[in-house]
Amino acid sequence: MASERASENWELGGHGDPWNSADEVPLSRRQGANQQNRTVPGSQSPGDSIADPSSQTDSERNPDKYLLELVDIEAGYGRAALVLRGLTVRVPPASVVCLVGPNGAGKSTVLKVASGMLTPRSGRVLVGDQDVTGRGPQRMLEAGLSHVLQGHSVFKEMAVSENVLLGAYTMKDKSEIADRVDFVKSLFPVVAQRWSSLAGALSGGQQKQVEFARSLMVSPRVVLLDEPSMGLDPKATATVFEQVARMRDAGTAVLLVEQNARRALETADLGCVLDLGRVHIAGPAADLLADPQLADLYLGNRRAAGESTPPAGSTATNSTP
Ligand SMILES: Nc1ncnc2c1ncn2[C@@H]1O[C@H](COP(=O)(O)OP(=O)(O)OP(=O)(O)O)[C@@H](O)[C@H]1O
Repeated sequence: MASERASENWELGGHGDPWNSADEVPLSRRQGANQQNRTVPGSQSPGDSIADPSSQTDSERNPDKYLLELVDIEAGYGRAALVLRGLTVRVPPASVVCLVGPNGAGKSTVLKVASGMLTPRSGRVLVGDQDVTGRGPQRMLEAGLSHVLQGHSVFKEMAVSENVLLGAYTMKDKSEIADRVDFVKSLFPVVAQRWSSLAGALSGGQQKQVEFARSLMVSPRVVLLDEPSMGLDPKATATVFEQVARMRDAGTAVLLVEQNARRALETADLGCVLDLGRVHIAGPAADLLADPQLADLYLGNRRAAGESTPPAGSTATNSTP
């Protein structure tokens, strides 16, 4: 019922909207879309739920298998209709899981639920072996979730160092701060190079790296990144995605929301396509990129224009950690 109502309420995006470029048929009515949580063909082997970050199968609780689990989440704002309608997303360790989908699909709302900014009406939020459903942002931060919000959140009148050290505000053991500063400086060289500069003097892409560095000060288990490439030029966007991969390679899992679907999936290990508040299709990011139907629907069909797909395994690794 909810699905049918949701489909009826679908509104097409404007012309030029890459999410709705194929034709004027709602995604949820397209071939195969009647099956919730479809996985990309060939992406899932029996028992291999990590290949599907939206798996509904409640596998044996194993805190080592997933760092963050949002299970069967229903959430919305105030008395308005639900935005998330039974969504499940799971984030394995040392992986980048990317949420893509049309405007208004609920991607940012997923991050707000994960970070405790929005309490779900039903469903569970698990961080490792802790059920943290309904806890506020402070508790989520303590549990190991760090949220980098959409847009720019550096304090431009403050030095890079001051911005980064704000991330240490909640650290209980202040003796660890120096080690964390060394760590984020090594991960983001521009932070080290511009440590004493005013943050406002940095480019947009550099400021985004300051935000990443600040989010890592608390040694989070999972970083939630909302549209990190927003407002950046292609070169800065490329750098930001390289840094996302570096965060993952340094051991921090990332749950990423992006409009730049192709670029994000090239960086991610696993991907979920959201539609109308549910995971519509999920699987290894490389498989999503190679799926011709998805390319048609979401990625501007550049393959059909003769453009090659990204090299398999170039950055989309670790799908089975
Ligand atoms: N603070 C809010 N109060 C009320 N409704 C909201 C609020 N934030 C988001 N919404 C609504 O929730 C729905 C999902 O929004 P959300 O921002 O999660 O989507 P999204 O997939 O991230 O979209 P976009 O790609 O455009 O950023 C939209 O209909 C939006 O209008």
